[in-house]
Amino acid sequence: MDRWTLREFEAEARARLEPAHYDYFAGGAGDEVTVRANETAFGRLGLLPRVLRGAAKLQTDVTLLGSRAAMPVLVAPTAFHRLADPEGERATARAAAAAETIMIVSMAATVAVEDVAAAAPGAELWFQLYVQPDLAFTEKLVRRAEAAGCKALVVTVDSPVLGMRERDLRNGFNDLPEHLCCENLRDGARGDRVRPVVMAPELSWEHIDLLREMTALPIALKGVTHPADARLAVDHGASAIMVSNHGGRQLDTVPATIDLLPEIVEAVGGAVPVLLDGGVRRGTDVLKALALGAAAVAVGRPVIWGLAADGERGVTRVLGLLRAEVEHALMLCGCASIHELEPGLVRRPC
Ligand SMILES: Cc1cc2nc3c(=O)[nH]c(=O)nc-3n(C[C@H](O)[C@H](O)[C@H](O)COP(=O)(O)O)c2cc1C
Ligand SMILES: CC(C)CC(=O)C(=O)O
Repeated sequence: MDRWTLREFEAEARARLEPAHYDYFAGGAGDEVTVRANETAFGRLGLLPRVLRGAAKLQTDVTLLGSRAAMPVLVAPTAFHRLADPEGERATARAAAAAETIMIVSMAATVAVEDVAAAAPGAELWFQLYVQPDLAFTEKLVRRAEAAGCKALVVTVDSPVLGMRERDLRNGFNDLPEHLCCENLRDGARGDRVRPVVMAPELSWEHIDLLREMTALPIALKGVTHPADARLAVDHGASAIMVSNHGGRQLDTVPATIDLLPEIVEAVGGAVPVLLDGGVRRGTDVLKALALGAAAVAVGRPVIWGLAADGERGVTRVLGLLRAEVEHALMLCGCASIHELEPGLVRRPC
């Protein structure tokens, strides 16, 4: 059975997943105001196409932090892929490689980053990091990511504590099943101990400075929503900024990322690329984000829905649908290249 929209994948994933696992993937913090806002804010923006511009041949590829992607849609870091499919992050990485896009591997992956890299030769991988209070262990993680061939570090800065996810509390979902663990957190002489993911309330700009000295990899800061922080990120040597409210899973009532984007882009003033995630479900959403100044976007839940519905094939289809929609919308906007997208194409309200 072919699926024609990302929404169909969610319905199928929901039918297949354990209800508590579906809730973990789908849910957010508090009243889930931000979860809903991310998607609906895109719908409120209109696209105002240009005509008669002869855009027969399209250019959709981007180079970000030295990695090339054939389309401006990346795979956002999401945890626990083996809850959705036995192959887990291996399947996701193969699909990302087939789509020629970048996968940001979560520190909380259920397949070790080395095994993700081995499963998908040629994949462009970046590694997402939650700075662990044990800085020596954090450094070990960075070294593993480097050795596995990851081309950038994506440091998540919106989680000094975990968001209050009421679905998970109600479902009693607070750990992985026995047969799964966060494989990147294996430690000890024989890798027989698995550390828990620790959120670090003490996380500060000093940690970013430390990381900057620890590695030559470019560092993207994920979870920046305030323009003042965007400026600080540049001052502290960030190579990219990801405007993200963690898909509405951390602080509820943070505005939709697409509404925050213009101010951040202005604050950064072109110093580094600005990426965005949260609520991207259509090619037109991608175009709106790029028109408002994002260099690329990333998708979180849609990838999980593809994986739960049909494993690697499902993720391939999700990424393929997005690519086709981006190309189609680009053509209808009269743009031959994603670099022609500019704020004048976006009107609010729709
Ligand atoms: C199930 C799930 C797990 C996630 N795990 C992580 C993670 O391990 N690290 C991280 O930085 N962000 C994580 N995120 C946030 C995503 O990277 C991303 O910001 C968010 O999913 C984007 O919104 P979208 O799902 O609407 O596309 C997770 C999101 C979801 C839905
Ligand atoms: C293991 C979790 C901390 C992963 C995460 O960031 C999330 O569930 O949003």
